Amino acid sequence: MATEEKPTSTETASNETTITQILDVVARAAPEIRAGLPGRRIYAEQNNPSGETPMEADIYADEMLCERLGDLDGVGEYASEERQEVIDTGSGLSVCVDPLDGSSNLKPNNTLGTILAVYDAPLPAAGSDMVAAAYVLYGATTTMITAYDDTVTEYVVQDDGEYEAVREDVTLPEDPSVYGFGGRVPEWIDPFTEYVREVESDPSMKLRYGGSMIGDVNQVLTYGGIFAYPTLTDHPEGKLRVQFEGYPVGYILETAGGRSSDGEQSLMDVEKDGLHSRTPVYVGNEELIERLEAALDD
Ligand SMILES: O=P(O)(O)OC[C@H]1O[C@](O)(COP(=O)(O)O)[C@@H](O)[C@@H]1O
Ligand SMILES: [Mg+2]
Ligand SMILES: [Mg+2]
Repeated sequence: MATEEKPTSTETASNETTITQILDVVARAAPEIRAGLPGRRIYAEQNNPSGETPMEADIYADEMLCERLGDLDGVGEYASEERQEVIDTGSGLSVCVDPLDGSSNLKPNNTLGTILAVYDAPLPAAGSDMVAAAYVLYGATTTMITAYDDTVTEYVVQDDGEYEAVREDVTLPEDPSVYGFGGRVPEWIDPFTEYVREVESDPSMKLRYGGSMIGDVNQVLTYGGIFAYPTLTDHPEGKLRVQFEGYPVGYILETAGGRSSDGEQSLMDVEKDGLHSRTPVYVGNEELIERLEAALDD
Protein backbone atom coordinates (compact mmCIF):
# COMPACT_ATOMS: atom_id res chain seq x y z
CA MET A 1 0.00 0.00 0.00
CA ALA A 2 1.39 3.39 -0.94
CA THR A 3 1.90 5.77 1.97
CA GLU A 4 0.71 9.30 1.41
CA GLU A 5 3.41 11.92 1.72
CA LYS A 6 2.69 14.16 4.66
CA PRO A 7 3.14 17.89 4.15
CA THR A 8 6.08 19.35 6.00
CA SER A 9 5.34 21.91 8.72
CA THR A 10 6.69 24.64 6.41
CA GLU A 11 4.28 23.60 3.64
CA THR A 12 1.38 23.60 6.09
CA ALA A 13 2.34 27.03 7.40
CA SER A 14 2.67 28.46 3.93
CA ASN A 15 -0.67 26.96 2.86
CA GLU A 16 -2.28 28.61 5.88
CA THR A 17 -0.79 31.96 4.89
CA THR A 18 -1.96 31.51 1.31
CA ILE A 19 -5.51 30.59 2.35
CA THR A 20 -5.70 33.68 4.55
CA GLN A 21 -4.45 35.79 1.63
CA ILE A 22 -6.97 34.21 -0.77
CA LEU A 23 -9.88 34.92 1.59
CA ASP A 24 -8.60 38.46 2.03
CA VAL A 25 -8.46 39.03 -1.74
CA VAL A 26 -12.01 37.76 -2.17
CA ALA A 27 -13.38 39.90 0.69
CA ARG A 28 -11.63 43.02 -0.58
CA ALA A 29 -12.74 42.42 -4.16
CA ALA A 30 -16.39 42.05 -3.09
CA PRO A 31 -17.27 45.77 -2.83
CA GLU A 32 -15.52 46.40 -6.14
CA ILE A 33 -17.44 43.59 -7.81
CA ARG A 34 -20.63 45.00 -6.36
CA ALA A 35 -19.78 48.53 -7.50
CA GLY A 36 -19.04 47.22 -11.00
CA LEU A 37 -22.48 45.64 -11.51
CA PRO A 38 -24.40 48.72 -12.74
CA GLY A 39 -23.78 49.00 -16.47
CA ARG A 40 -22.78 45.35 -16.76
CA ARG A 41 -26.26 43.86 -16.59
CA ILE A 42 -26.10 42.98 -20.28
CA TYR A 43 -25.12 39.81 -22.09
CA ALA A 44 -21.51 39.26 -23.09
CA GLU A 45 -20.72 38.19 -26.62
CA GLN A 46 -19.48 34.65 -26.09
CA ASN A 47 -20.92 31.59 -24.42
CA ASN A 48 -19.14 30.09 -21.42
CA PRO A 49 -17.93 26.47 -21.25
CA SER A 50 -21.33 25.36 -19.90
CA GLY A 51 -22.99 26.71 -23.06
CA GLU A 52 -24.60 29.64 -21.21
CA THR A 53 -24.31 33.26 -22.26
CA PRO A 54 -22.67 35.13 -19.39
CA MET A 55 -23.41 38.71 -18.48
CA GLU A 56 -20.70 41.35 -18.74
CA ALA A 57 -20.65 41.39 -14.93
CA ASP A 58 -19.63 37.68 -14.88
CA ILE A 59 -16.63 38.45 -17.08
CA TYR A 60 -15.72 41.54 -15.09
CA ALA A 61 -15.71 39.63 -11.78
CA ASP A 62 -13.81 36.72 -13.32
CA GLU A 63 -11.07 38.96 -14.72
CA MET A 64 -10.65 40.80 -11.44
CA LEU A 65 -10.42 37.61 -9.38
CA CYS A 66 -8.14 35.87 -11.87
CA GLU A 67 -5.67 38.72 -11.79
CA ARG A 68 -5.68 39.20 -8.02
CA LEU A 69 -5.74 35.57 -6.96
CA GLY A 70 -3.26 34.59 -9.68
CA ASP A 71 -0.87 37.25 -8.36
CA LEU A 72 -0.59 35.52 -4.98
CA ASP A 73 2.68 33.62 -4.62
CA GLY A 74 1.03 30.57 -3.10
CA VAL A 75 -1.61 30.15 -5.85
CA GLY A 76 -0.60 27.79 -8.65
CA GLU A 77 -3.81 27.38 -10.66
CA TYR A 78 -6.91 29.49 -11.27
CA ALA A 79 -10.08 28.24 -12.89
CA SER A 80 -13.53 29.71 -13.23
CA GLU A 81 -16.92 28.81 -14.55
CA GLU A 82 -16.36 31.41 -17.28
CA ARG A 83 -13.12 29.94 -18.70
CA GLN A 84 -12.58 26.75 -20.65
CA GLU A 85 -9.08 26.09 -19.37
CA VAL A 86 -7.20 26.18 -16.10
CA ILE A 87 -4.80 29.15 -15.87
CA ASP A 88 -1.32 28.23 -14.64
CA THR A 89 -0.23 30.94 -12.21
CA GLY A 90 2.88 29.35 -10.71
CA SER A 91 3.06 26.75 -7.99
CA GLY A 92 0.88 26.27 -4.97
CA LEU A 93 -2.80 25.85 -4.13
CA SER A 94 -5.52 25.76 -6.80
CA VAL A 95 -8.49 28.09 -6.72
CA CYS A 96 -11.83 27.63 -8.44
CA VAL A 97 -14.25 30.50 -8.65
CA ASP A 98 -17.84 31.04 -9.65
CA PRO A 99 -17.34 34.80 -10.12
CA LEU A 100 -21.06 35.57 -10.02
CA ASP A 101 -23.55 32.99 -8.91
CA GLY A 102 -27.15 33.62 -9.87
CA SER A 103 -26.37 35.83 -12.88
CA SER A 104 -29.98 35.69 -14.08
CA ASN A 105 -30.75 37.76 -10.97
CA LEU A 106 -28.75 40.69 -12.35
CA LYS A 107 -31.58 42.05 -14.49
CA PRO A 108 -34.29 41.91 -11.81
CA ASN A 109 -31.73 43.17 -9.25
CA ASN A 110 -31.93 40.24 -6.89
CA THR A 111 -29.42 38.35 -4.80
CA LEU A 112 -26.08 37.27 -6.24
CA GLY A 113 -22.99 35.57 -4.87
CA THR A 114 -19.35 34.79 -5.54
CA ILE A 115 -18.15 31.26 -4.73
CA LEU A 116 -14.59 30.23 -3.93
CA ALA A 117 -13.08 26.76 -3.60
CA VAL A 118 -9.44 26.17 -2.60
CA TYR A 119 -7.85 22.80 -3.36
CA ASP A 120 -4.45 21.42 -2.46
CA ALA A 121 -4.16 19.57 -5.79
CA PRO A 122 -4.09 20.29 -9.51
CA LEU A 123 -7.46 20.93 -11.18
CA PRO A 124 -9.86 19.31 -11.60
CA ALA A 125 -9.44 18.29 -7.96
CA ALA A 126 -11.35 15.84 -5.77
CA GLY A 127 -13.61 16.87 -2.89
CA SER A 128 -11.07 15.42 -0.48
CA ASP A 129 -8.47 17.90 -1.83
CA MET A 130 -10.47 20.88 -0.61
CA VAL A 131 -8.76 22.94 2.09
CA ALA A 132 -11.10 25.94 2.30
CA ALA A 133 -14.25 27.32 0.72
CA ALA A 134 -16.15 30.57 0.93
CA TYR A 135 -18.89 32.61 -0.60
CA VAL A 136 -19.76 36.27 -0.76
CA LEU A 137 -23.42 37.18 -0.68
CA TYR A 138 -24.40 40.47 -2.33
CA GLY A 139 -27.64 41.04 -0.46
CA ALA A 140 -28.86 44.15 1.31
CA THR A 141 -25.53 43.80 3.10
CA THR A 142 -22.39 42.26 1.66
CA THR A 143 -21.41 39.25 3.75
CA MET A 144 -18.81 36.53 3.38
CA ILE A 145 -19.07 33.01 4.75
CA THR A 146 -15.86 31.04 5.07
CA ALA A 147 -15.30 27.38 5.91
CA TYR A 148 -11.75 26.80 6.94
CA ASP A 149 -9.97 24.92 9.69
CA ASP A 150 -13.18 23.04 10.62
CA THR A 151 -15.11 26.19 11.35
CA VAL A 152 -17.59 28.39 9.55
CA THR A 153 -17.46 32.16 10.06
CA GLU A 154 -19.68 34.96 8.80
CA TYR A 155 -18.15 38.35 8.04
CA VAL A 156 -19.73 41.66 7.10
CA VAL A 157 -17.79 43.38 4.33
CA GLN A 158 -17.84 47.18 4.26
CA ASP A 159 -17.76 49.32 1.11
CA ASP A 160 -14.04 50.04 1.62
CA GLY A 161 -13.23 46.30 1.71
CA GLU A 162 -12.69 46.13 5.45
CA TYR A 163 -14.42 43.10 6.94
CA GLU A 164 -15.18 41.87 10.38
CA ALA A 165 -16.43 38.58 11.80
CA VAL A 166 -20.00 38.86 13.02
CA ARG A 167 -20.69 35.17 13.70
CA GLU A 168 -18.14 32.52 14.58
CA ASP A 169 -18.61 28.75 14.67
CA VAL A 170 -21.73 29.05 12.55
CA THR A 171 -23.83 25.88 12.61
CA LEU A 172 -27.14 25.00 11.03
CA PRO A 173 -30.07 25.59 13.39
CA GLU A 174 -31.45 22.29 14.66
CA ASP A 175 -35.07 23.00 13.78
CA PRO A 176 -35.25 23.53 10.03
CA SER A 177 -37.80 25.96 8.63
CA VAL A 178 -37.00 26.79 4.97
CA TYR A 179 -36.77 24.95 1.66
CA GLY A 180 -35.89 25.93 -1.90
CA PHE A 181 -35.90 23.59 -4.89
CA GLY A 182 -34.62 24.54 -8.34
CA GLY A 183 -35.25 23.20 -11.83
CA ARG A 184 -38.57 23.08 -13.70
CA VAL A 185 -41.17 21.15 -11.69
CA PRO A 186 -42.36 19.06 -14.69
CA GLU A 187 -38.76 17.87 -15.06
CA TRP A 188 -38.43 16.62 -11.50
CA ILE A 189 -38.35 12.85 -11.15
CA ASP A 190 -41.34 11.31 -9.32
CA PRO A 191 -39.58 10.30 -6.07
CA PHE A 192 -38.22 13.82 -5.72
CA THR A 193 -41.66 15.35 -6.35
CA GLU A 194 -43.13 13.10 -3.66
CA TYR A 195 -40.39 14.13 -1.24
CA VAL A 196 -41.04 17.82 -1.97
CA ARG A 197 -44.78 17.39 -1.33
CA GLU A 198 -43.93 15.87 2.06
CA VAL A 199 -41.62 18.76 2.97
CA GLU A 200 -44.24 21.28 1.83
CA SER A 201 -46.90 19.70 3.98
CA ASP A 202 -44.82 20.12 7.14
CA PRO A 203 -46.37 23.13 8.94
CA SER A 204 -42.97 24.24 10.25
CA MET A 205 -41.51 24.58 6.74
CA LYS A 206 -41.88 27.48 4.30
CA LEU A 207 -40.69 28.17 0.76
CA ARG A 208 -37.70 30.45 0.25
CA TYR A 209 -36.42 30.34 -3.32
CA GLY A 210 -34.70 33.20 -5.11
CA GLY A 211 -32.84 31.69 -8.08
CA SER A 212 -29.30 32.22 -6.83
CA MET A 213 -27.87 29.14 -5.16
CA ILE A 214 -25.81 31.22 -2.75
CA GLY A 215 -28.81 33.31 -1.68
CA ASP A 216 -30.88 30.17 -1.24
CA VAL A 217 -28.14 28.23 0.54
CA ASN A 218 -27.55 31.14 2.90
CA GLN A 219 -31.21 30.97 3.92
CA VAL A 220 -30.66 27.33 4.81
CA LEU A 221 -27.48 28.13 6.74
CA THR A 222 -29.33 30.86 8.63
CA TYR A 223 -32.69 29.22 9.34
CA GLY A 224 -32.05 25.51 8.78
CA GLY A 225 -33.74 23.55 6.01
CA ILE A 226 -32.89 22.20 2.59
CA PHE A 227 -31.80 23.54 -0.80
CA ALA A 228 -31.75 21.39 -3.90
CA TYR A 229 -30.94 21.73 -7.54
CA PRO A 230 -31.99 18.19 -8.34
CA THR A 231 -31.50 15.61 -11.02
CA LEU A 232 -33.91 16.38 -13.88
CA THR A 233 -35.52 14.02 -16.36
CA ASP A 234 -33.65 15.60 -19.28
CA HIS A 235 -30.50 16.41 -17.29
CA PRO A 236 -29.79 13.66 -14.75
CA GLU A 237 -26.64 15.52 -13.64
CA GLY A 238 -28.68 18.64 -12.83
CA LYS A 239 -27.28 22.09 -13.52
CA LEU A 240 -24.67 23.01 -10.94
CA ARG A 241 -20.97 22.45 -11.48
CA VAL A 242 -18.93 20.14 -9.22
CA GLN A 243 -15.69 22.12 -8.93
CA PHE A 244 -17.23 25.60 -8.74
CA GLU A 245 -20.53 25.03 -6.91
CA GLY A 246 -21.08 21.47 -5.65
CA TYR A 247 -17.87 20.84 -3.70
CA PRO A 248 -17.59 24.31 -2.07
CA VAL A 249 -21.21 24.44 -1.00
CA GLY A 250 -21.04 20.84 0.25
CA TYR A 251 -17.88 21.66 2.21
CA ILE A 252 -19.38 24.77 3.81
CA LEU A 253 -22.66 23.08 4.81
CA GLU A 254 -20.89 19.99 6.15
CA THR A 255 -18.44 22.12 8.15
CA ALA A 256 -21.50 23.86 9.61
CA GLY A 257 -22.82 20.50 10.82
CA GLY A 258 -25.22 19.86 7.95
CA ARG A 259 -25.13 17.30 5.18
CA SER A 260 -24.63 17.42 1.45
CA SER A 261 -25.58 14.87 -1.16
CA ASP A 262 -25.72 14.17 -4.87
CA GLY A 263 -28.72 11.95 -4.11
CA GLU A 264 -26.66 8.95 -2.97
CA GLN A 265 -23.50 10.15 -1.26
CA SER A 266 -21.87 13.25 0.16
CA LEU A 267 -21.09 15.85 -2.48
CA MET A 268 -17.51 15.65 -1.24
CA ASP A 269 -17.36 12.06 -2.50
CA VAL A 270 -18.64 12.84 -5.98
CA GLU A 271 -16.09 11.58 -8.43
CA LYS A 272 -13.98 14.36 -9.90
CA ASP A 273 -14.48 14.49 -13.62
CA GLY A 274 -13.98 17.25 -16.17
CA LEU A 275 -13.41 20.81 -14.97
CA HIS A 276 -16.94 21.85 -15.91
CA SER A 277 -18.84 18.66 -15.07
CA ARG A 278 -22.12 18.90 -13.17
CA THR A 279 -23.86 17.23 -10.27
CA PRO A 280 -27.26 17.27 -8.60
CA VAL A 281 -26.93 19.28 -5.37
CA TYR A 282 -28.87 18.66 -2.14
CA VAL A 283 -27.70 20.42 1.04
CA GLY A 284 -29.24 21.04 4.43
CA ASN A 285 -30.03 19.56 7.81
CA GLU A 286 -28.97 15.95 8.24
CA GLU A 287 -32.42 14.51 8.78
CA LEU A 288 -33.83 16.19 5.66
CA ILE A 289 -30.98 14.94 3.48
CA GLU A 290 -31.24 11.43 4.90
CA ARG A 291 -34.95 11.33 4.14
CA LEU A 292 -34.25 12.62 0.65
CA GLU A 293 -31.62 9.95 -0.04
CA ALA A 294 -34.05 7.29 1.21
CA ALA A 295 -36.81 8.67 -1.04
CA LEU A 296 -34.54 8.65 -4.10
CA ASP A 297 -33.39 5.12 -3.29
CA ASP A 298 -36.92 3.67 -3.31
O1 LIG B 1 -32.77 29.74 -13.12
P1 LIG B 1 -32.49 28.27 -13.08
O2 LIG B 1 -32.16 27.68 -14.39
O3 LIG B 1 -33.49 27.51 -12.30
O4 LIG B 1 -31.10 28.13 -12.29
C1 LIG B 1 -30.89 28.65 -11.04
C2 LIG B 1 -29.57 28.15 -10.56
O5 LIG B 1 -28.57 28.45 -11.54
C3 LIG B 1 -27.56 29.22 -10.97
O6 LIG B 1 -27.82 30.58 -11.24
C4 LIG B 1 -26.27 28.77 -11.62
O7 LIG B 1 -25.20 29.56 -11.29
P2 LIG B 1 -24.61 30.70 -12.28
O8 LIG B 1 -25.49 31.88 -12.22
O9 LIG B 1 -23.27 30.88 -11.63
O10 LIG B 1 -24.52 30.08 -13.65
C5 LIG B 1 -27.66 28.97 -9.47
O11 LIG B 1 -27.20 30.03 -8.69
C6 LIG B 1 -29.14 28.76 -9.28
O12 LIG B 1 -29.44 27.91 -8.19
MG1 LIG C 1 -23.31 29.52 -9.95
MG1 LIG D 1 -21.69 32.05 -12.25
